[in-house]
Amino acid sequence: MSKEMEQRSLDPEFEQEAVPKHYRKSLGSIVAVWFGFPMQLFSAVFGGTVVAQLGFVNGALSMLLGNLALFIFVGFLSYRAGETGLNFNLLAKESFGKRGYYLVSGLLAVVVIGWFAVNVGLTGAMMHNTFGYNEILMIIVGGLIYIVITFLGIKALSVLGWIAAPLYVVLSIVAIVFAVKSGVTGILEYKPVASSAGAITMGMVASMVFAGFADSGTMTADFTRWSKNGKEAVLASITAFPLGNFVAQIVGGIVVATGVIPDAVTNGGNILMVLTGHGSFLSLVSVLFVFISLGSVCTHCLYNGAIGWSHMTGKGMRSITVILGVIGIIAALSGIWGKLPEWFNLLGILVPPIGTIMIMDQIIFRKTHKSALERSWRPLAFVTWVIASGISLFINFNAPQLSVAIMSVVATVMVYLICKTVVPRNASLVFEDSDKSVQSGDLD
Ligand SMILES: O=c1cc[nH]c(=O)[nH]1
Repeated sequence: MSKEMEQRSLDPEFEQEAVPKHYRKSLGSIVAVWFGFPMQLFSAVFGGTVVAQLGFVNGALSMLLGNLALFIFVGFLSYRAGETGLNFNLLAKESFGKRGYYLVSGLLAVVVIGWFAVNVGLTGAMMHNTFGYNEILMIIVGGLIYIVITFLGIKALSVLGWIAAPLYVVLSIVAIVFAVKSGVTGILEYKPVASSAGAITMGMVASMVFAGFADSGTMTADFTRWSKNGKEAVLASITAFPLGNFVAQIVGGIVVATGVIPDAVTNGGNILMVLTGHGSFLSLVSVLFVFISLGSVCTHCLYNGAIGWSHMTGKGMRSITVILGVIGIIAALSGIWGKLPEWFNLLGILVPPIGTIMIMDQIIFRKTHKSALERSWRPLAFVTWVIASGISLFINFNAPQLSVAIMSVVATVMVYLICKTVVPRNASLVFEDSDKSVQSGDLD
């Protein structure tokens, strides 16, 4: 489908330019887009494994910490998007340069398709393990449904959010009621499973929470550029971090703390295990829940990826959606979702510096920041990214008990400040812009 045909038949998605003011959407629409995104089954599973390993209070506190860090990070980036109407790629150009941004956008646009594949795979696995359906068939059916929804654009993501988030809340309440009825009630006193003692720390959990959404969180502009202004963009992102993500995780934690989940360290807070076996109506709703909840994640990831690749290639977002969606389904069939822990590591190290550099440039040093739009690449951004990632890598291997992803943000801020203020502007550095628009030695 040509770009012109796409635009004639469906709403424009503004892959190459800012969303004009008269196309901006109500606060409610953008809340639905962000609130529903982290409310996914995997968040509950994750929350349950954390509580099983740290106990309820420590587990809840560490997840809250990670979500508060996400709130600050995503909040800043959302504000900028709501103010400008620019998508992630356009904002990345301002910090990384008109060629340099390819590296940043390319990396994130690949990782989000990884997330898409992971969650399509999870759809098949959950449908197979919980309800006995054919896993391969479920991956293909789920993947195709998610492609169709993403194809329809931001409006469809908003509608899906309005269904996904309330359904998650209602089913979570039902699951907690069932769990409390058949399990123990001393939830706050729940202690870690003995065999897992010392396996993870609170800092590691906060890092995993942050890293778990660092990718789409960095790309928040693709969603919040549709907000009417910066303030509404921030309000919409707050419904996801800390609210939606924490609620989704703690539900799994509560269910585990009632003691009803066998082998909680492995199964985590899989609320489907509690919801099944209570009649055919609830089973049917649970089947729909798998597709709606994981569909919400998948469509958001595919949307991020499609906007990114569309911007980079100049092709229409909808044709790219189909291509990336098919690639994602093939990756899901290959079993990629089993590689989830490796994803977390990579994301926690390489991704947080990207958004942090953009925040430093475009929010904190806004008055003195020279947009890199006219330049091929911007040395300050790349030098900061490389050094900060190196520091995070070092922490990851030598002090993993610390919160690697959050330390990565801290390292980025420090390296950025040193490069910007301490390195003399005329020092004979080798960082020379290929456009010659920047003098040799000018790092910024
Ligand atoms: O869990 C997820 C899913 C999509 N994108 C993320 O950054 N995290």
